[in-house]
Amino acid sequence: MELNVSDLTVTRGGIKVLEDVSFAVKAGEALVLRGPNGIGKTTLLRTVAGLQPALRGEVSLDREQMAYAGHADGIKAPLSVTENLEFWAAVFGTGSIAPALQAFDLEALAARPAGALSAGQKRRLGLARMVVTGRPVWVMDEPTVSLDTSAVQLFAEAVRAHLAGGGLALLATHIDLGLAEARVLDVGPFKAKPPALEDFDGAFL
Ligand SMILES: Nc1ncnc2c1ncn2[C@@H]1O[C@H](COP(=O)(O)OP(=O)(O)OP(=O)(O)O)[C@@H](O)[C@H]1O
Repeated sequence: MELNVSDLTVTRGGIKVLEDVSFAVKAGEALVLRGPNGIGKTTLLRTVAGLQPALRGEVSLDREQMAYAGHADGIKAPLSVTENLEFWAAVFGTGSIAPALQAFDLEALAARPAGALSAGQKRRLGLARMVVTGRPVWVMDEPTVSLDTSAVQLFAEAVRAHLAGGGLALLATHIDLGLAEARVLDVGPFKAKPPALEDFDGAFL
C-alpha cells in the first residue's frame, strides 16, 4: 500500500492556498507536514482525506482506507469513554476497544462521561478513535494539542504500532513527536502564487 499525492492544488474559500503538492508515503512510514500558520496544512489534509474537493491533482488511495482526526475530537459528551469507542467500533465494523483504551491509558476513565474529561483526556479519547477505526491510513491534524509530555509519548507509540502493523500516517504538527523515523515535508515551497494582474494600472484605480 502506498499513498501517492500528485500535483494536488488545494483551495480555501475559493482561493488557492497550496499548488502542485506531490509526495508519497509507503506502508510503515509516517510523513509530517511542516509550515507556518495559515500556509494550508489543514486544507491539504482535508483534501487528501476527501473532506473537500481538490482543484487539481490526484490522491491515489480510496478514502475508505483513511481515518481523519481534525481539530475537533469527534466525541459525544453524554456517552462514556467506553460508549464513545464502542460507537466508533460499530460504525467502522471493528472489534474490541481494549487495545485503544490501553494505548491511550484510558482504562481508569472508561466509565466517565466524555463531557467530564479534561481537554487532554478528551484528546486522548479522540486519538483512541483512530485505533478503533482499523483503517490503515491515518490523516491527523495537530494531534498533540492539549497533550502533556507523557501523552505525546503514548501517541508516538500508538503511531509506531500502527506503522509496524502495516499502516501509514500523514500528520501536521508543530511539535517534535519524538518519531525519529518520520519524514518531514515543508509545504512552504508549494505556497500558491497570487494570480497575475491582467490590468496593472487598473489595480490602482
Ligand atoms: N473559512 C475560511 N475561508 C477562507 N479562508 C480560510 C478559511 N479558513 C482558513 N482560511 C485561510 O486558508 C489558509 C489556509 O489555512 P489552513 O487552516 O489550511 O492553514 P494551516 O497551515 O493548517 O494553519 P495552522 O498552522 O494555523 O493550523 C489560511 O491563510 C487561512 O487564513
